[in-house]
Amino acid sequence: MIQCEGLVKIFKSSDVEVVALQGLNLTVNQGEMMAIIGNSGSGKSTLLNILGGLDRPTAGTAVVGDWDLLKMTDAQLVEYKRHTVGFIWQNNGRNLLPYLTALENVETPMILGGKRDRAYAMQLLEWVGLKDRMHNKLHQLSGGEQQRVAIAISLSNRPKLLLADEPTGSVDSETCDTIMGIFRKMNKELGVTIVIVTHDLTLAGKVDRIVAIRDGLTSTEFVKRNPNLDDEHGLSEAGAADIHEAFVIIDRAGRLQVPKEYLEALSIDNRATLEFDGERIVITPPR
Ligand SMILES: Nc1ncnc2c1ncn2[C@@H]1O[C@H](COP(=O)(O)OP(=O)(O)OP(=O)(O)O)[C@@H](O)[C@H]1O
Repeated sequence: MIQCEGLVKIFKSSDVEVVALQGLNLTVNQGEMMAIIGNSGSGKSTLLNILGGLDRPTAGTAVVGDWDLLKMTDAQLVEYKRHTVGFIWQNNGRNLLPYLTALENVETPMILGGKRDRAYAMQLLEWVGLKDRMHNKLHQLSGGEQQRVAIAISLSNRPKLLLADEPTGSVDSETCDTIMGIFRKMNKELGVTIVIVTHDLTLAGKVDRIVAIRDGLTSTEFVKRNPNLDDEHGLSEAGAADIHEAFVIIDRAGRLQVPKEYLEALSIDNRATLEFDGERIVITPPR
């Protein structure tokens, strides 16, 4: 579904250049529900905005389904945003029209896309647990309910890919569980591929795979040992190792990122020796 290779994004202003993505590789399979984690400034939102067609990459490869995000015209980008991808933000004000009802909000992107489907809009609102609230105006709904409307809106044009930037960032833990449950249901029933960007390590047990981004590059990947099991544990909790297996990511050229704390612990600066003992590759500081 998603194939990024050597993806680069440079933000330029008059006197500074920020390299937000520095050759990132990421593959996401059709039907996966996965999360991207990383510290503030690591490039998560930049990546999501590129995948959502909100921002253009500077270089590299970014392919989503049949679309090549580096080669698309502006008209194709509009088409892509309308029909292939759905987006959810932490601050759902960007998706919602306060003076319309929940149902009208879900129908609006359908109308813009050229086809209103009231039955499907109602079905989506039922799926997110708002069957009895669909005729309420947005300002009559709680923050958590509004976030659920935002999820229904993001799915209104039947996207193949759903991108969520900190979707549980401003809700309590119970609403967070509800939202993750809705994502899982949509993932299973509609087959929509879901990519969630989050700071929240406790979400980790609820997705199939987590990719960690560090300094604009993918660094480590955590894959669930039993993909059929949704678990309460996050990555930081005891027992997480039983749930996820951790892998370091190696790119096509054989490069990998060694965690800074390992390098510092061994006082490795800009060079090291590599030895292969037949089973393991060992990195040691130069003598
Ligand atoms: N429009 C922009 N102009 C200039 N620099 C930007 C722009 N957007 C992002 N950056 C810079 O790019 C880097 C990556 O930012 P990004 O927002 O992708 O990080 P993030 O991992 O999503 O962080 P957070 O978790 O805090 O949202 C940061 O150094 C940021 O300051």
